[in-house]
Amino acid sequence: MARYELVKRSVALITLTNPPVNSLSSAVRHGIAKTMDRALSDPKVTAVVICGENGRFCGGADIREFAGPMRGPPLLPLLDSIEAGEKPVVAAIEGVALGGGLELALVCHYRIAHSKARLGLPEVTLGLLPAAGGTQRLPRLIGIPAALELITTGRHVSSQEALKLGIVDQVTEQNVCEVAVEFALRAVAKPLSSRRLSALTVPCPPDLDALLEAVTMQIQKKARGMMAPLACVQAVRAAATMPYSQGIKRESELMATLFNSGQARALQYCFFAERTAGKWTLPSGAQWNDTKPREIRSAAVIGLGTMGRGIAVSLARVGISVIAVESDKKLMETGRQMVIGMLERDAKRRGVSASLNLLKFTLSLQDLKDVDLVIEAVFEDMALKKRVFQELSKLCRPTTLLCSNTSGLDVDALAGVTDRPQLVIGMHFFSPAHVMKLLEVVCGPRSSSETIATAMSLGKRMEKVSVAVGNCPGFVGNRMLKPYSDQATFLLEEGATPEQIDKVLEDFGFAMGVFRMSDLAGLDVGWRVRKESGLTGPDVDPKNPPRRRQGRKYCPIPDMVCEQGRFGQKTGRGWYMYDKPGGTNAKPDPLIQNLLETYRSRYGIKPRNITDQEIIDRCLFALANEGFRILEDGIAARPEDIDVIYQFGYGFPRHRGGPMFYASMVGLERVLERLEHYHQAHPDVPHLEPSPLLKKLVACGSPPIQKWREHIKTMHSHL
Ligand SMILES: CC/C=C/CC(=O)SCCNC(=O)CCNC(=O)[C@H](O)C(C)(C)COP(=O)(O)OP(=O)(O)OC[C@H]1O[C@@H](n2cnc3c(N)ncnc32)[C@H](O)[C@@H]1OP(=O)(O)O
Repeated sequence: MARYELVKRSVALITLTNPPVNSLSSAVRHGIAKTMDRALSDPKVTAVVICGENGRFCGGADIREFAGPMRGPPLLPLLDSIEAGEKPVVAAIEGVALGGGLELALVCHYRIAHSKARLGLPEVTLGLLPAAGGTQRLPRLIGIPAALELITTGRHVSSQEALKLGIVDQVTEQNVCEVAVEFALRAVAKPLSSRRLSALTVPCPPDLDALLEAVTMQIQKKARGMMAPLACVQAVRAAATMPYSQGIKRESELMATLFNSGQARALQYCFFAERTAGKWTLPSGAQWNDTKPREIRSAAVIGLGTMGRGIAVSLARVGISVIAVESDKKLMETGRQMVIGMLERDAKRRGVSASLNLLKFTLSLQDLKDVDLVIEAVFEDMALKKRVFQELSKLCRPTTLLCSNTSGLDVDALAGVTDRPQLVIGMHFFSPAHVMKLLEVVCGPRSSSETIATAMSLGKRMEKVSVAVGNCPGFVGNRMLKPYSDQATFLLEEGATPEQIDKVLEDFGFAMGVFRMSDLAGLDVGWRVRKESGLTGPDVDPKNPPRRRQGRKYCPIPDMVCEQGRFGQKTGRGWYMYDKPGGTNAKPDPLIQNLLETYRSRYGIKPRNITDQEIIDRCLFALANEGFRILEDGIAARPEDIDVIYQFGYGFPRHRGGPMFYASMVGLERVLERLEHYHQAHPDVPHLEPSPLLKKLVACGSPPIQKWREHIKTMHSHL
């Protein structure tokens, strides 16, 4: 796990060998301890270079080991002993030096980085802090403000920025090991005391308290209840105010609290869930690692509304040429200006030049004859989409992939009107598509494995987190949203207010409560869907809208809000009021309060006090319950996929893991008991009836989430 070689007759070259990222597993720590001892005790060796195999220095501690008991040599004393050694040690950083990997580099007396390397302390993103001396050494090296920023955000820096900050001593474009060996030879005669970071005093800003307070306030605003960033601030405060020996103790204490927290478990689960999500498998046996995607060089986007524009930008910025189609000249011109502006701003932010030459705008579908792939992003209307697909089928090369950005319509029905159903697939982007990371790849029953592989790989290239899901109304994300938002509106009937519910959900950690989110998305969208499905329409008595429809409980309040022309932010009024149409500053609206009171008295509902816990339980358990149904229906392959969709598409707090992980943390028995309780109270709400899979898992002793799949195996897969 650590290879030892003697090079240039006097330099010990220690190579970490734990693919793919040379993480510091117990075997690697053991290997480092052994090889360092050998180097320090061999009189022939005058200096040491540490590097990593396969172009990666070290990706940090082995995160998989966090779940089990600690084995092998602990990292902190091992690192302290490297720093204390009497022979110069040089870190040769290629690829990445992250977390424990950077902490290892910080105890080396010198650091040489390759120009393409990235460095950082991302522990905070795993619910932890850099507890192998990172919070104490980095401030001593680069000062409190810069260290605070890196440690509390977990941001990776380029080697050029690392050089500017003083984290590395040299950046090279050449073979970093060779450069480090030469460097080490030159360092042999030099004193090491000033190179031992733990012995340095921290350069302390005069306004330390004010700085720490400002950072704490900033974090409290942004972190939505995450503990780790605040613990990082405390650890850095210790570096600034205590000697190293005490600071390191404080670092360990803070780490101990974080390490055993549910938040750390959730964030580490998210790390692996995100990586697992791309690994799709079909019932046929085809899967992500044995199906070659097609290469996509050119694409078309049909429709230059909000979604189409974002998709065009996401394609062009990764080097794919895009033909954007609109049906009307004025709309096309507006779309063109918006797309160009977005692409220019995006390029400026990334420090690259905007790839405007890759864009073409047209009014004619005829121009799409030769593209590799088309993404349809027209209005959410099945008849219109079918017409577009029929036409594409006639016009495009027989090998062109036809994709729809529908947010919930039947992808197979679209495939059915084409001459190539195997090349039809859903690519459900989230708004704004050039910002949101999530892509649901909706596999129809006839989508070929090559088509799925191509859509997944295109998503990855577009820097999206892509999740393969099955085809059903609303797919995964929007299907689950219905029971969640239904509970919120039922709670309004019973006595809650939009602002109360939103506050509880936002305090839980959601980026936005359900009502603020609806205002942002536009209330008319759901209203149109309800009209199309016959739930509401001209036949409904506006004075006395029924509260039971299609055999189940129905809350007419959202329709009543829409009937007043309140469509959310875009109209300046929705569940909240805004300063102006398009405004974003939501304020409680007395008119909504009035509407709710009138409604309750009309139906003789006595409002009651609703606790925060009831809001959380009803909204989130209804959400997870639908997730269990999605798993048993085979629409999502794993609970991890659902959780990734909710984090990246719906603002579910990452430190809670996602709806399915949250359910597992609360305890499946409790989720089942609460759902049974609420279903008894509301027997006409089918979404509250516990799903068979939930019952089955509880009956099997509530296995950990990673084992749920074994209980779903026998059920039908739509993937
Ligand atoms: C007391 C000591 C405490 C120390 C604290 C720490 O060090 S915590 C760990 C800090 N390090 C990190 O957070 C880095 C995590 N890794 C990454 O950010 C990325 O993986 C990467 C290193 C930038 C590489 O990215 P890339 O896109 O090239 O690859 P993947 O992300 O797909 O990873 C490849 C596989 O490697 C697994 N993996 C990555 N890092 C770790 C790790 N630190 N421990 C364990 N496993 C790791 C990853 O899960 C992938 O596995 P697959 O099975 O192939 O999915």
